[in-house]
Amino acid sequence: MSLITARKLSVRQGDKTVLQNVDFEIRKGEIVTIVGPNGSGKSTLLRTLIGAVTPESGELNRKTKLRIGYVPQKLFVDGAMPLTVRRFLDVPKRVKNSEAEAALDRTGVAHLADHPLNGLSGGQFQRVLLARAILVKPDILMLDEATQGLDQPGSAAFYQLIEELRDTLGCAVLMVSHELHVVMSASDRVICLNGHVCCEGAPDVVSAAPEYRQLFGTGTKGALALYRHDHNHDHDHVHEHDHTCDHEGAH
Ligand SMILES: Nc1ncnc2c1ncn2[C@@H]1O[C@H](COP(=O)(O)OP(=O)(O)OP(=O)(O)O)[C@@H](O)[C@H]1O
Repeated sequence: MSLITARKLSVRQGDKTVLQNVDFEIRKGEIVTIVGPNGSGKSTLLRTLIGAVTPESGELNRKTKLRIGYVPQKLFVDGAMPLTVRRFLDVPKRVKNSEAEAALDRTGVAHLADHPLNGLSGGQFQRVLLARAILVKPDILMLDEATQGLDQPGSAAFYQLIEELRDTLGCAVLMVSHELHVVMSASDRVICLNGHVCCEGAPDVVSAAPEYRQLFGTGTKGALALYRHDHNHDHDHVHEHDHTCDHEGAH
């Protein structure tokens, strides 16, 4: 079952076309990761799919009463406010103790319920944000660079948790990430975005991919990723060969 479908989505931010002719679909239980360079429109796509940004053109359909659990990239917490983890889960809506405990337990931070929010490590805080996101019993979890600032083992553990949550809750997961080398194994499908969809498909982990390096740089120190193209859908441009990312910009 399709949860969100977008066809030929174009989105402007200010006087710039940020997304052009983007086709997107996510189905029940799928883990989809969006990757792309800085400024390629990943957050804008997420915000458009949620409904926070109105597309300039194209079609966007969300399943009726779609419940979205959103884990933001960053969340500013006022250090002067002595908020415990448990109380934080009551914002913006009060939740039952049993539900709060279950959510914290699922994300592995039940022992932190009475701790002040501003004393948590980055990894602990992300798990608390995740607990808050699953409280809404989401059909889809959306995570925007949720592991930024975590070390590699911390990120890997976080993605493993995401996979477990998908399996136990049956929700779909849509992630934005730079960390291909750790995120890939958890993804059913990867969408490579650069203003438009460059390529998309099941992830194939490969030791070296020059096309990827050209698009993203060499920051992953050889732990590169290659994507298999999905030839079942139409692109607005022609690919000359399989198994590569197209690294031309959309604009
Ligand atoms: N509200 C806005 N007003 C004007 N321009 C915007 C706005 N939001 C985003 N942009 C521009 O749109 C482009 C895409 O931004 P977006 O945040 O979607 O990219 P991104 O791929 O998520 O980037 P990053 O990896 O750096 O987070 C950027 O050039 C950005 O400056």
